Amino acid sequence: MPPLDEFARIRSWTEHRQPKALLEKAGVSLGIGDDAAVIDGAPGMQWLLSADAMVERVHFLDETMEEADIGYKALAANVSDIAAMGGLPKHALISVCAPPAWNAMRIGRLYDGLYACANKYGVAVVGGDTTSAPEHLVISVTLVGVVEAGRAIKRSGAKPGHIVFLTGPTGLSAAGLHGLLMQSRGAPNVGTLPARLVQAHRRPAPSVKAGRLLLETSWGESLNDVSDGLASEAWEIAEASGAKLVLRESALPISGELASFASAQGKRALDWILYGGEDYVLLGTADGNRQVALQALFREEGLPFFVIGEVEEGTPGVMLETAFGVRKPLGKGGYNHFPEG
Ligand SMILES: Nc1ncnc2c1ncn2[C@@H]1O[C@H](COP(=O)(O)OP(=O)(O)O)[C@@H](O)[C@H]1O
Ligand SMILES: Cc1ncc(C[n+]2csc(CCOP(=O)(O)OP(=O)(O)O)c2C)c(N)n1
Ligand SMILES: [Mg+2]
Ligand SMILES: [Mg+2]
Ligand SMILES: [Mg+2]
Repeated sequence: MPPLDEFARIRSWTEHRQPKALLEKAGVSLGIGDDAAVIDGAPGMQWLLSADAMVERVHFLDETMEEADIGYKALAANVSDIAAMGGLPKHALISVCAPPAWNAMRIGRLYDGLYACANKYGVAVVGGDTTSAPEHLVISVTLVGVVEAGRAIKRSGAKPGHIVFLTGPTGLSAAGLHGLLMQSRGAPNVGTLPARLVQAHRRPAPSVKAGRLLLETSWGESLNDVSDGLASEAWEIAEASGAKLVLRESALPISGELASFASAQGKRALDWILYGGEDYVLLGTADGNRQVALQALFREEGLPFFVIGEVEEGTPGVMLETAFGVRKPLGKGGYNHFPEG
C-alpha cells in the first residue's frame, strides 16, 4: 500500500465497507466525511454525532495547557463540529485513558474545565469510560447534537456566486501556542504573551450561535469548522462541493495583537492565519445576494462575520488573491496527523 496521509487513511479504512441498505436502515442521512454524522430521529428532527480525541504531546503539553484547559478544549472542539452543521450540542460521553502521572486530583481539575464548557454550551455529560494508560493522557469526547430534519449545513453546498465567510479570526491559537512553547524553552524575546492569543489556544469559543443563525435563516449554504487550518478547511469545502474558492488576502481578519506579536517574533502572521489551526471558528459560503443582510444580522447579534472571498466558476480548488491582485493556488497545508503517510 502506498503511504497514506490522515484523510486517505480514514478513507481506506472506511470507504465501501458497508452496504447502502444497512446505512439506510440505520437512518444514516450523512455518514463519514463531514463535521458530524446526521442520523434520522423523531419526525422533524435529526441527531448529529461527532467524536474528537486530545492526546498528550500531540494536542497539549504541561507547558501549554493547564489541566482545566484540556478538559474545556476537548469538549469545545466537539461543540465546534456540531456548530459546523448548524446544530445544537446536547449529550456527551467522555473517555479518559490516564497514565500514572495523571492522578485523580489532576483529572479532577480536567473535569472542572470540561464541566465549565458543558454548562456554558448546555451539554449534558451522560457517561464515558476510564482506563489506565502507559505514558500519555488521552481524552476522547463523543458528542450528540440535534438539528431540524433535512437542514444540517454540509461542506458540500458551495456554488459559484457565493461569498466565503468566517465567523471569527484565525491564527490566534497558533500564535498563542508558539508563544507558550517559546516561553517554556526560556526564549529571551517572548515578553508577556498577549492574553487574547493564549486564551484562543486554551479556551476556544465555538461558533454555536453563528451556526444557528446560518441555519435558521437558511442563508448558510456550506459550513466547516477550522480545526486543521483555514487553507485545509477551504479545500475540504472545495472538494466536497466541486467548487472553486477564491480567498482574498486583504480581506482575511487580522487582529492588532496577532500582527504585532508576529512581527516581534519575526514570524509571518499570514502563515498562522492560513495554516495554524485549532481556531474553532466556522468557514462557510452563502449566496452573494445575502451578504448585506448577513452582515447586518451578525452585527445586530454582536457576532463577528468576515467576508473573505468568493466562489467562482472553474476547476475545483482554492486560490489566494494577494494584496496586489495576483492569484495563486493555495496549498492544502494545515495540520495533518500523518503527513508523509
Ligand atoms: N477512525 C475513524 N473511523 C471512522 N471515521 C472516522 C475516523 N476518523 C475520522 N473519521 C471521520 O472522518 C471525517 C473527517 O474527520 P476529521 O478530519 O477528524 O473531521 P473534523 O476535522 O471535523 O474533526 C469525519 O466525518 C469523521 O467522523
Ligand atoms: C504541543 C502541541 N503541539 C502542536 C499543537 C497543534 N495541533 C495539534 S492537533 C492540531 C489540529 C487539530 O486537531 P485534530 O485532532 O486534527 O482535530 P480535528 O481536525 O479532528 O477536529 C493542531 C493545530 C498543539 N495544540 N499542541
Ligand atoms: Mg470539524
Ligand atoms: Mg476530528
Ligand atoms: Mg484534524
